Amino acid sequence: MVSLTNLSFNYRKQPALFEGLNLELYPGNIYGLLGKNGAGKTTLLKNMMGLAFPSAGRCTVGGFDAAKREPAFLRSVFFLPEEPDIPNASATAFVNVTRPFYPDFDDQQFEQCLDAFEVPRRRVLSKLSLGQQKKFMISFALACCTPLVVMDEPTNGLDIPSKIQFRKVIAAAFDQNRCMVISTHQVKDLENLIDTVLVLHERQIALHARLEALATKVSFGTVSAVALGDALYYEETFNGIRAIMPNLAGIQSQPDLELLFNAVTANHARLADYLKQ
Ligand SMILES: Nc1ncnc2c1ncn2[C@@H]1O[C@H](COP(=O)(O)OP(=O)(O)OP(=O)(O)O)[C@@H](O)[C@H]1O
Repeated sequence: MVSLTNLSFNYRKQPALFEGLNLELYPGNIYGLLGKNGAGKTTLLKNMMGLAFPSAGRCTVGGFDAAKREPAFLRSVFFLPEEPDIPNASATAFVNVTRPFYPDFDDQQFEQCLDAFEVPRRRVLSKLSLGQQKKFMISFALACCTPLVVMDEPTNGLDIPSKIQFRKVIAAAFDQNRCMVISTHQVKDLENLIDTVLVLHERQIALHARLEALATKVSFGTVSAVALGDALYYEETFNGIRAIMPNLAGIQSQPDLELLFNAVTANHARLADYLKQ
């Protein structure tokens, strides 16, 4: 669905943010895009949306050249920026004006999502709290039922119960025809939600892994100091030593995204080499 071919990008008079990126994203997946502050996550999403233009290479979505922003492309994607523009209008007025752009808009899904998030219906959107505005826009984004949904830091500003609801509404709106890309540096928010992790680091996609496949290859857990010789990566924490180990027993463990992210961004060669095998 999303195809990046040799994509390079730099802002004017700035060094390259990405160089020669190649990436294919498919329907039926929820991708988590992780990266340190300033790694270029937002910029990469903007390239996918045709809001930033590659200095070399190409980005297509559903066969459309994103940079051309043709009407049929725009109908098939929804981009929720980190700080969406919130109009000084009622929810009803906003929906009435915007929904005609999205032919598959699903009223029932929209209502269910607003209910789940407990977003007030009758208030002017700009008068809602920041968290309520965000939840309104997440509900709208999902109800547009576009094949591609891209969300930049959607959980920023959400309280803890809303983060739990966020996972539920995404899971409810997801189907095999949709591709979702969620960018965040709040790694924990994506646990039990995404099926594929992408880590953008030092101008490259440093990791692109399905979590299920990853969990067959490596295990995540707390280990004793004795076992550290076999560890692919480890960190000492207050609760003991958390490690990524070769999964020799073939028992699947829940991937620890934070540990994985730290390992990848620390350029830990041992883990990278092991995953390449
Ligand atoms: N319009 C712009 N003009 C010039 N430089 C920019 C522009 N937008 C972003 N940058 C720079 O590009 C780099 C990547 O920014 P970007 O917002 O894509 O990173 P990010 O990974 O989303 O960061 P964060 O996690 O902090 O939101 C940063 O160094 C930023 O200062």
